[in-house]
Amino acid sequence: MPHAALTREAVATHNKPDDLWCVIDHKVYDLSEFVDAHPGGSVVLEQVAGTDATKAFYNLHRQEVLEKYQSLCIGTIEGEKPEVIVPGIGELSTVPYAEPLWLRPEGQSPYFKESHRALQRKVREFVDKYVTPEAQQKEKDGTYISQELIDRMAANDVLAMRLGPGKQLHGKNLFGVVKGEEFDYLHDMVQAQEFARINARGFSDGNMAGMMISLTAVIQWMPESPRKAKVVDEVLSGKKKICLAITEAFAGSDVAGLRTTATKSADGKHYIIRGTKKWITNGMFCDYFVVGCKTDKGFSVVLVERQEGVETSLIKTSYSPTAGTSFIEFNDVKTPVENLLGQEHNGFTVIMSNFNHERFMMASGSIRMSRTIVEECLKWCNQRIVFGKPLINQPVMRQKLAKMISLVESSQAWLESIAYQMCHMSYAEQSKHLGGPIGLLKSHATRAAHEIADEATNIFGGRGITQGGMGRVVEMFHRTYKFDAILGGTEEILADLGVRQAVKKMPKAML
Ligand code: HEM
Repeated sequence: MPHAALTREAVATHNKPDDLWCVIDHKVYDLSEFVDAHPGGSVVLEQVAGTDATKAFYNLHRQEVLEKYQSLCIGTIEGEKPEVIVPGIGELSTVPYAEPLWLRPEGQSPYFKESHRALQRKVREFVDKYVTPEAQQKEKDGTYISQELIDRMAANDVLAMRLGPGKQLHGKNLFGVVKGEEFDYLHDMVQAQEFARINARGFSDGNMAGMMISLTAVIQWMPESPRKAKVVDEVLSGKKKICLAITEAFAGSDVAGLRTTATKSADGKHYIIRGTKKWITNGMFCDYFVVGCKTDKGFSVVLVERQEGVETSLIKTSYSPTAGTSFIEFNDVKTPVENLLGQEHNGFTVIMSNFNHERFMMASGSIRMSRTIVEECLKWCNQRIVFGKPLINQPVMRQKLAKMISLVESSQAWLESIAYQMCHMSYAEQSKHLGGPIGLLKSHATRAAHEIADEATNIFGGRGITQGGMGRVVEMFHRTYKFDAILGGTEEILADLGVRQAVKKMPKAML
């Protein structure tokens, strides 16, 4: 049927079960064929046949339902225009607090230059176009990231960019808007926050989180050699995948308690790796593993290639299997001694060196996801009608929103300030001065996420605990925000680190 300008009177005549039209946001939908397939049943549709069902629709469905079923739309009411605003690919949301202050049209910031803004626009477009659709699909079916998306990210230098500022970016022109040499921690924060907008926490980790925390160790700690160049090139070009294998069933944050061993072979040419690893993100589909091992005089980190004797099995966690979280057994697996990262027995330095960036990335993502939850709640409170009026008319809802907004805005402000400090410190200075503050920031961000998830779930009620439908983003967040509270150092360990580092620097100051 051609798209027509229709009158409300004409719509009113199509009011029977087998001839059923209704109006939603000034558009006319012919539901005659759809009525029996409607997941909410036929009765409810018959009740609104021939009428304007806008309020009823938005009380029960997300806007995306209309986009999915566009083919049911047969026209628009004459002289009227749709009112609901749907941001297009790459566009900013106009919902208050849905974007950080610096991104709002009226927003100013001393931190962000035009290159940060340009990168934000490019990454948002990329994520909206290519990452979110796949993320949503994979989150549902639990399969791993596609090679097509990995290739696309590699071709746009996204894989190299996600490691943070560094030599791997030199000579590149990221998305045609930032020179690799100029990519700083504010750019880094921008890309991390844009990638968190996919609303699929399992896929966020499935999308090369293992690489982000392990290839950095290879780049920083493996002596320059053709072997190193080959590994770095294979991973950054998306041909091979790599992950970090430190934690074990025996020990998480307590590295001294690890039991996997690396023993030198009799000819001194290899390490023989024996032991198990647990909760290894991406382990299921990785070709290389950066493994923390006990050596005779301490703890060492070695690069191990997948081979016979490496067994990976899936661990079911609260987020989707698309993250490839694994239990790994290394059964007398050989790796050349040249694959040692850093100094033998001094592996602690190797794994500690990456923690600041990992935690900074996690805080960036967690704060961005918390913001999305604020947006979801603001929309829901405005469209949901209860006791005859929108939910937002209830003071208790406004109190909850006030708390959530304040938590997100304060966390974001702290994050931007830390990113700025990182931009102006050398790597060594960052390690010296920012380890504690970054630990406290991540700990604060995930405590805030805890509060936000809790309030949001109560606001959404039954829908906040239902996968799919109106509350699907809130349900996902409530089920998965703990990953950021535990991975990369638990809230308590990091809070403690922050205070211990401060105490170390305490002058002899007295009250
Ligand atoms: C273009 C018109 C419509 C389409 C394409 C549509 C589609 C859907 C879909 C896909 C669902 C599954 C849940 C979800 O994904 O959100 C659903 C659920 C539902 N729909 Fe519709 N619907 C339409 C109009 C309506 C109208 C006008 C009403 C009410 C008067 C209605 C009442 C319901 C109810 C009660 C549910 C179950 C909601 C729940 O479980 O929370 N639908 N609809």
